[in-house]
Amino acid sequence: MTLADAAPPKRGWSIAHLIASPRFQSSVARIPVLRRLARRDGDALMDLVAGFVHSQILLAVVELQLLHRLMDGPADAPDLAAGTGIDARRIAILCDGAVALGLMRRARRGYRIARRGAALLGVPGLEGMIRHHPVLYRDMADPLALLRGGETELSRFWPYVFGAGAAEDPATAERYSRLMSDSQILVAEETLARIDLSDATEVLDVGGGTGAFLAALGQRHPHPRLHLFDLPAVVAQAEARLAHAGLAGRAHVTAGSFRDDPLPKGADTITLNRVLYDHADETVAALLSAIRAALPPGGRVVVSEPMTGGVSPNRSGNAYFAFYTLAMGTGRARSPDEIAKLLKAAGFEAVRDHGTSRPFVTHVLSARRKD
Ligand SMILES: CC(C)=CCC/C(C)=C/CC/C(C)=C/C=C/C(C)=C/C=C/C=C(C)/C=C/C=C(C)/C=C/C=C(C)/C=C/CC(C)(C)O
Ligand SMILES: C[S@@+](CC[C@H](N)C(=O)[O-])C[C@H]1O[C@@H](n2cnc3c(N)ncnc32)[C@H](O)[C@@H]1O
Repeated sequence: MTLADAAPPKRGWSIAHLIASPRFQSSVARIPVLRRLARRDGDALMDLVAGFVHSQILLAVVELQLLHRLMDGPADAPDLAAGTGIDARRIAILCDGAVALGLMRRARRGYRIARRGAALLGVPGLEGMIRHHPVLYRDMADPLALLRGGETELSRFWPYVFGAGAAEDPATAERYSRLMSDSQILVAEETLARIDLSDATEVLDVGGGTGAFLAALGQRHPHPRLHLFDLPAVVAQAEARLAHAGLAGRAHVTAGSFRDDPLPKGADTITLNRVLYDHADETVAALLSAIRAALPPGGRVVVSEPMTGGVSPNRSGNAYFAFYTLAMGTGRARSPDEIAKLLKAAGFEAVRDHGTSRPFVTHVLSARRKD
């Protein structure tokens, strides 16, 4: 017996019961205004039902680099099929799917790039993110097992979150650093648009990865000294990146683990870009206390990462990052209120929500160290 067999819908009357009735749904189809509303709900439900297929069409388009090929001009299915090992008629099925999803358009001769397809190519790191999604989707293929807390593949993909030792393998470090640093460009842009760090004397970026955030900060604001702290296997590329950005004279890199080593002192602003959601509450509490200890009184901490919507759940935070971090098995996506509580418990005050204009990229909070 399945769960559905065991729990038939309750009888009774409510708007929800009415809408859930097949008879009501058939009668609505005959009333113009209600028909439009029902059609909208039907389309939205169909998008939910088909979402996985849409993502897989996107993955195939990205893997075959079809959008890159269309950037050179329109092409027909046999052109696009060349070198793929896929029959032109099947490439046409894929391209028509991509047209339906707004990535391509039909052209007189085959297909051409659509605005959304071109935009995708311009988002730093997005193709890489799409290409690593099969790992997440294998975990999501059995969502009940995921929710029950079984072993996940994604937890093996990002081993660095389990501690410094796990990230000692340079090949692993290189794999995730590339994904992180490409996408960090967008996060840095969004963060620096939400909060003005021009008056900082020294900014310490904890978990700063390969330095994309500090490079963007240094290029935007001429004064703050820049200091990056991350695991030894990760910082290898940071010095080179900061030097390449012409910031060697202002920048300093320290290798270490915030789990085992004290944080360097000297900064009046400490940033955490996409760090907290990788970790459990106890690790976050310990990290925020260490940040408090490293800051002078009145010093500022900045938290920037995608957040959930709290009592108003949102798509990127609650229907993507919450499940992503569940599959990682170590951290969790949090709401601004939850992060504010953790900040206050660690000895911070004047928590400010700087908001977000692209919640799927990041959301920014700041707070000041209490005296
Ligand atoms: C010129 C003419 C004629 C008209 C112009 C019309 C016009 C104004 C067009 C606009 C076109 C345009 C410029 C569009 C731009 C669109 C952009 C910038 C879209 C950006 C999209 C970004 C997305 C979808 C980002 C997604 C990010 C994801 C999925 C990130 C995932 C991150 C993960 C999984 C991180 C994991 C880290 C860990 C492991 C948890 O620590
Ligand atoms: C999701 S990445 C974010 C990187 C970068 N801030 C960004 O937004 O692209 C999390 C970063 O935290 C670092 N990290 C994880 N555990 C750490 C630890 N114990 N000590 C120092 N850094 C750590 C990782 O190496 C990684 O660079």
